[in-house]
Amino acid sequence: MSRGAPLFRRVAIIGLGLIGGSFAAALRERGLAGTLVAGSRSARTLEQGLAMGLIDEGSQDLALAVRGADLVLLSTPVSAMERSLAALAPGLSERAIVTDGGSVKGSVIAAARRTLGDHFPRFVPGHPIAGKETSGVAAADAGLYQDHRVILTPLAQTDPAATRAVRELWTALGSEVLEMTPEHHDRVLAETSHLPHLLAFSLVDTLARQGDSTEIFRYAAGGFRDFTRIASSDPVMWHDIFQENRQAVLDALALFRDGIDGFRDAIEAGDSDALMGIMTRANTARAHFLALNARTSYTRARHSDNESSMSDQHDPTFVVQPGGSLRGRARVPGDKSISHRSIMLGALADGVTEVEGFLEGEDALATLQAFRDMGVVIEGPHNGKVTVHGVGLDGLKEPGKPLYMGNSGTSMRLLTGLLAGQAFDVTLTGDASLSKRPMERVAKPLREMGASIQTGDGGRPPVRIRGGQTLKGFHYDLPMASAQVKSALLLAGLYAQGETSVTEPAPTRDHTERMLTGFGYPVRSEGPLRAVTGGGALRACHLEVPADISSAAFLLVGASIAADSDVLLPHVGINPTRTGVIDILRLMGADITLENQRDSGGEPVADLRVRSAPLKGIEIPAELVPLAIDEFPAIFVAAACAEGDTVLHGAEELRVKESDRIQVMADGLSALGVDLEVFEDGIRITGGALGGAEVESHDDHRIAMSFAIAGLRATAPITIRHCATVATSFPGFADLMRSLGLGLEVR
Ligand SMILES: O=C(O)C1=C[C@@H](OP(=O)(O)O)[C@@H](O)[C@H](O)C1
Ligand SMILES: C=C(OP(=O)(O)O)C(=O)O
Repeated sequence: MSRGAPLFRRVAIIGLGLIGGSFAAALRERGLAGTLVAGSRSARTLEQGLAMGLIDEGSQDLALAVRGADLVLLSTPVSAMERSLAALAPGLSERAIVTDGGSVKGSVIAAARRTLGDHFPRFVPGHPIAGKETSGVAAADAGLYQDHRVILTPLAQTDPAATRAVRELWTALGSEVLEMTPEHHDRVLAETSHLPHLLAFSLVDTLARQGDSTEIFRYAAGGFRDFTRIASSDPVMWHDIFQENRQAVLDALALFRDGIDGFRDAIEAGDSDALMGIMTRANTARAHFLALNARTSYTRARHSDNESSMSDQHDPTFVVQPGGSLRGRARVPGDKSISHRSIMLGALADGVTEVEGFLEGEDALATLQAFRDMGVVIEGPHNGKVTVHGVGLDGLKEPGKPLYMGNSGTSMRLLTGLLAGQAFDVTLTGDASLSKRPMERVAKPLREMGASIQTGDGGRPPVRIRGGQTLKGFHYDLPMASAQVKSALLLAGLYAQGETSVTEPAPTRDHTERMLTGFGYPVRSEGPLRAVTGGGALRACHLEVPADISSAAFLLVGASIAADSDVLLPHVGINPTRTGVIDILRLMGADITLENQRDSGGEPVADLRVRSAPLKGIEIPAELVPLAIDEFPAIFVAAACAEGDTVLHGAEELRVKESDRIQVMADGLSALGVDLEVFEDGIRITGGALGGAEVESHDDHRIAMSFAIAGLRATAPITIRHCATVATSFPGFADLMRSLGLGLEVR
């Protein structure tokens, strides 16, 4: 453990139990305090602290204990805090900062206000969320705060310098420090900590009071042990918490009662849909929660919305060793565009839709979760299999909260259309990257249909949709080639009076049209026009999602540029509105063959075989741009490895993807030493040697993966920062690439 310079000369700890004792142990271990003093009513505790070497001095007189201290931590049970504060206040020196470790903030702040007088602004309320079921100074643990969160709840009158100093100290102890209001803290903790403890205590007590409790406990299985572990916690401490946070605990309990009543009713009525609904929602909610703790991209981004200090220490960095080749067979994950639509149309259909090959990536999961939040029962995904219990076109329910779309533009834009004609209000939010993307492109034409939609600053998320509007079919000439805008309008058209039609300036992916047809909903096609008439119905069906050509693109480019490569990619979707990448790479000289072409549930698929080939620069034909729109970051890497110039125009849409893909790729490629020129609507890239460098993904999955494959032709390692978002479209990317031969390390 590194020892720093002491942050405080003299630290007084009032109450030397698990929290105070561990604080002393951690300060000691890291050399963060000059002298450590404890104040406690118990002489025995002080002796123990001295014997364990946790403290240098101890006093039963709290005013004496804090004398000369520049930091005081109050870590008694919350009910004793007012008494302790009153006793220590006379001993405080003017500059002393006082903080606490209480699990309830409202009542502790009130006590501090009553007892500290003029010193109150130097009180920084805090709560290290690091308790465990053991207690007392004997349980002191120097590592207790490492990688745990500490919540500070400073008030308007709290001295910002004091808050900063306390924050700095907890950070030095290895904690992640968050700030929120005391009210917010008390409500959140009532729901996430106080309620579960209450339930654990109550369950054990209820069963223990039954006739022959030894019988029950003898047969109690792991579930009982897991659920009730926290009933071993200190009753005195929890007694205090339930009393001090009375109202918030009662509110949380009322919420829980509603939930458990619903569960009970479902069992009583034999309502299997309702039962599956509760449990599948809980399953995913827990998966999200675990991801949150592991800080995957979903949560990293989620946090960037509402917490100022989210650390990114868990957002992986890719380090790619230069050179190598790719060889073998690899099934890439399911198509993202089709996966989104399988949930949307499955939910709106009558009957049960089975989906196979579903992409278990965060973008598609965000769509799935949104429909669960709107009352749709969805089982899975288990190994790519999802079962959607359709509720019919008018069966969605108002979600109790904003729908969170994560990093996914497709989810937000298509849902804006789909939800414009519902009876209820709904708000759509997204992560930091999605929150920068334009939403007026769907909101504006939907308003022309009669929808009431509000976007945030600059036409960006959040998107607020007012329900209960009557939509009227209309015709719209799309100003840009966008499958998302087209799809949003067609989905709104399902709810509109009469016909809704769109024409596109160039063909874009047609999965919505194909899948509507597969669900038995007629789509009229005439040249570039696509139209639906409202008031029909969708019939559930069986869907098989092919492997995503946009993910396969990284392997098509990787195996083309790396010497001695030969890769087979089975069952890849080759819908002609998606194969621009194959056409472009072939024009550049790539050796890609389509084997075993067949139809899979309305979508053409093939096994793609790609072998290394010398590439040459080309002018990318304009009509291929919308057909390869997501593959350009990878294509730019191919261009950087080709002989001569590759020139792209007409691709301004790249600037409004998860990042500005023209600029971000240009920055990264320049860092690798590539000669290029950026245009407003494209780029010129001159092929040549690639060096090594550290590049930034800008939370864009396709940027991260593109620079990973660039490593195959680099002369030195490439380090790519912020790669967690790779999981949005290509979970398992690193393992799969390694299995084929890429020297990719995830740090
Ligand atoms: O409809 C879809 O599934 C998509 C359409 C495209 O977006 P635009 O419509 O914005 O071009 C594409 O970039 C995105 O990854 C998926
Ligand atoms: C642009 C993309 O997705 P979306 O718009 O759904 O975020 C993409 O996957 O490259």
